[in-house]
Amino acid sequence: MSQSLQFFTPSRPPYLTLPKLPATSYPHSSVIKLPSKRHSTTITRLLSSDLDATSSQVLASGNGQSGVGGVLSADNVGAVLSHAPSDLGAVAAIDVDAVTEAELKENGFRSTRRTKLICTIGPATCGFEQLEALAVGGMNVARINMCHGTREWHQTVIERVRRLNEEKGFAVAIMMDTEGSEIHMGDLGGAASAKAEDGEIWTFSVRAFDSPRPERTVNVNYDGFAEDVKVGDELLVDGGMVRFEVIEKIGPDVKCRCTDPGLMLPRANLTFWRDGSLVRERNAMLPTISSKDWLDIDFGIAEGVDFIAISFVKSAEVINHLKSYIAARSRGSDIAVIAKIESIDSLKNLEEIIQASDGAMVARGDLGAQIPLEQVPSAQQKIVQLCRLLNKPVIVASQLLESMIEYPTPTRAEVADVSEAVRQRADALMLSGESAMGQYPEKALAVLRSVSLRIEKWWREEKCREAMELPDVGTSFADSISEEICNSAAKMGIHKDRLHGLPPITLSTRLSHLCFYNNNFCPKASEPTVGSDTLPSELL
Ligand SMILES: Nc1ncnc2c1ncn2[C@@H]1O[C@H](COP(=O)(O)OP(=O)(O)O)[C@@H](O)[C@H]1O
Ligand SMILES: C=C(OP(=O)(O)O)C(=O)O
Ligand SMILES: [K+]
Ligand SMILES: [Mg+2]
Repeated sequence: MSQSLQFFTPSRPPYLTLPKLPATSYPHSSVIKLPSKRHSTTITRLLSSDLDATSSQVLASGNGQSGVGGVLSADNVGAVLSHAPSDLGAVAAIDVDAVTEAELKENGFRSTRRTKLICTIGPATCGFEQLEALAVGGMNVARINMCHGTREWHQTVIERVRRLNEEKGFAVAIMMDTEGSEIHMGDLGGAASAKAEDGEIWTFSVRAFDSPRPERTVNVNYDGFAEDVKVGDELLVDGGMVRFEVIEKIGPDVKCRCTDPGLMLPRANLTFWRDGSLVRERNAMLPTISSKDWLDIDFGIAEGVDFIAISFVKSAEVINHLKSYIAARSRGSDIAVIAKIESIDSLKNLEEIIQASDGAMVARGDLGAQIPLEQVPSAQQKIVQLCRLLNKPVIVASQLLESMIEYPTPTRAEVADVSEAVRQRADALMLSGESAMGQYPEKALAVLRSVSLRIEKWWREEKCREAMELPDVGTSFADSISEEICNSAAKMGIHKDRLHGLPPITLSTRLSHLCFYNNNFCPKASEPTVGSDTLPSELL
């Protein structure tokens, strides 16, 4: 039921425990447990902040549509609170600090962030405490990139995230990103990077090397590499971060002269260009999902990841195939399939790919290596707009805060880039190297968070959504609306003893809204969970 997959708040059980948040933070989910400083009062929040009349319409994918269910505004929070039973009996009661309750009533949930934040997990962030710090900082989704690390390494990260959710009450989902069949360098024999200087001659070879790696030699993962390149071709590492010219071919080795010096990272992507055009004949023959990717997908299914992002999607066919595969392999599982838009072919077949997928990612890193850089912003705008129109969640990824890999503060241009993505109504923003191997992962996340909040506030204040054309939920989700309402009714039935004291009509509309918007980025955890994406209103 892809329509219900939105990049909003992770779905979570109706009763939640809020861990370790500062008393000024506004809780995010249905039932909240705040550290009680003074004597505490019990309240029930039956509604997620996502139901706030204004905030649910800000950046709604689906964001921005209020066609389903009722909404809760800051003004009627009090009314709902007043319905709350004073004794929740078997249900986990919520102790809310009196001051916080007053703040809640006053401010409602206007301070709740809508834009979801994804962090790629790597050596800089794979420890339990580091993951916890990211969760506290607002990470909604932990992304593991199967291009790097071993399955065991990724499994450890998944376990830690699950443990974080279970023990600390977070709701961090897991996204597994496939390696894909594109050409990339080897792992540099364990080195963190390799510096190529202007004019140096480097060997790119399909041979495997024993450790240590011979000097100025790089292994290439694609057997046809030496066959395909021609003397005079331009070889781009990581979309042009480093450039070489092919000067000689000797069997499996390709000798290249560095023309644009720079730092090469392990497993960096390689593209080659001839007469100003990307050479992609052979790439087009490679399967989107390689045999290694299928093994990784089996691993992801077994681990119960929430999202599988497919690299270098070329057509809707592969998405449909994968979705059938997942359905056959994991009965009842709702792993969402995200199409990464990062190649010329994916742009050509954009609409059918997005229609077939549960969401899309504007993977600007590789996209910028396949189309001229100056075309990336318009491609991003087009993809985000199309996703809005088709009601599919969309992630904007790569180099959002690239300078923060090394520096504790972003450039103004980076802040503008993040703002623009939020303004375009991307559902989610993704950190790559900034969180995987950078020096300031938490600071980078904080920047994404504060910039998102600022732009969302601007949307609300300017009421910009009115100017934005969004499809009518009633038409685009004609079937799923009734389905969601039925689901909600069923949930109401299940929880009716917990929800006593509230007018059913209010509940049904709110719960349907909750289902509609909140099913995404959710861990499978059955434990109470909570997002940490709230900030005191004075920071907004
Ligand atoms: N699991 C991992 N193990 C080691 N390094 C990683 C891992 N994940 C990411 N990285 C590092 O972070 C960088 C940025 O991550 P990402 O953007 O996901 O990969 P890539 O640059 O290959 O597209 C990678 O180039 C790599 O150096
Ligand atoms: C997100 C991307 O994919 P990856 O990091 O897997 O290359 C990208 O290319 O922008
Ligand atoms: K990848
Ligand atoms: Mg990519």
